[in-house]
Amino acid sequence: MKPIRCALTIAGTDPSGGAGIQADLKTFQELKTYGMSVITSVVAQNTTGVRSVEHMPLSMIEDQLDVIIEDMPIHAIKTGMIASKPMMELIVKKLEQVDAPYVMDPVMVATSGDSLIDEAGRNYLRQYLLPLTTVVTPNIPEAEFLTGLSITTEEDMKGAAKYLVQEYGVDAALIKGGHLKGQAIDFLYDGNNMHSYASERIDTQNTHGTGCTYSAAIAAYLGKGYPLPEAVKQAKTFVTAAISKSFELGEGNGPTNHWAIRENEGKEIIHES
Ligand SMILES: Nc1ncnc2c1ncn2[C@@H]1O[C@H](COP(=O)(O)OP(=O)(O)OP(=O)(O)O)[C@@H](O)[C@H]1O
Ligand SMILES: Cc1ncc(CO)c(N)n1
Repeated sequence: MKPIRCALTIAGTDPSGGAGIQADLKTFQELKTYGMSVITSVVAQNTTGVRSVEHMPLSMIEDQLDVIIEDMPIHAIKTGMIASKPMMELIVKKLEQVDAPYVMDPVMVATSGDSLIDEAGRNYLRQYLLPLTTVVTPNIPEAEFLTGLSITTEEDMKGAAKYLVQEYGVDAALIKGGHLKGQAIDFLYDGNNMHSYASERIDTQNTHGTGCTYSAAIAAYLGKGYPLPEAVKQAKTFVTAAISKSFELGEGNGPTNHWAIRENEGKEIIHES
């Protein structure tokens, strides 16, 4: 048997199961990675939106991180919703104790449009958390905030990916094109090469948690030792399959289907260049 690979998500929750910690753990499990989690905020949300949020006390977040760091191997980390600057300061301190690839999904708003992070947190994330990442995975509005650039075309997406690497010192930036029209294309810039990953746009409103699932899948593949461009390719295949077989559940944006990849085993469903 291959040695087990352990992935950690640090994020908020989604009781309806489509996004946040719940989506991350489902993704880790589906990709045969041992999943671990640290909860930053409990978010009462479903497919239609966010009702209320309760942030974990800093001491509780610290204890959750410490029990994992002291006792468990960590082969990859992803962060999702980190709601405030003090939480980020703590996480920066703890990340220094871990030697593992770090995928940052710079979560700012839910698919429903509800804000998940305060103003001071956004600024701190850009200045202090970004430079620690192996890869940051903004969607277009997040990339616009992080770079201050306007992004309306594929050329703009490539420019933003380069800007994040060159100006903020991230190892690599993956700009996701889910919010543009046309094919669903993402660009990865790793400091040397620009890679693109494209799939057909799937005609669905069921995209709740797509970003969480994607970044968790990238972390899982990095934890297994895949080089970054290959980890992104595999993760894009996973999230595309999950969107293509997404569930008509709830009144709003339904969740993706983490089992779907099993039906697509071995099929080429994305185009890479
Ligand atoms: N309708 C779609 N059809 C195919 N792929 C899509 C579609 N919508 C998004 N994607 C892909 O899903 C992945 C996640 O991108 P997206 O831009 O939706 O992330 P996000 O906005 O961070 O997600 P979230 O809704 O969780 O905040 C990307 O690879 C994107 O290209
Ligand atoms: C907790 C959480 N993280 C991220 C997202 C973005 O989809 C969400 N809706 N909820």
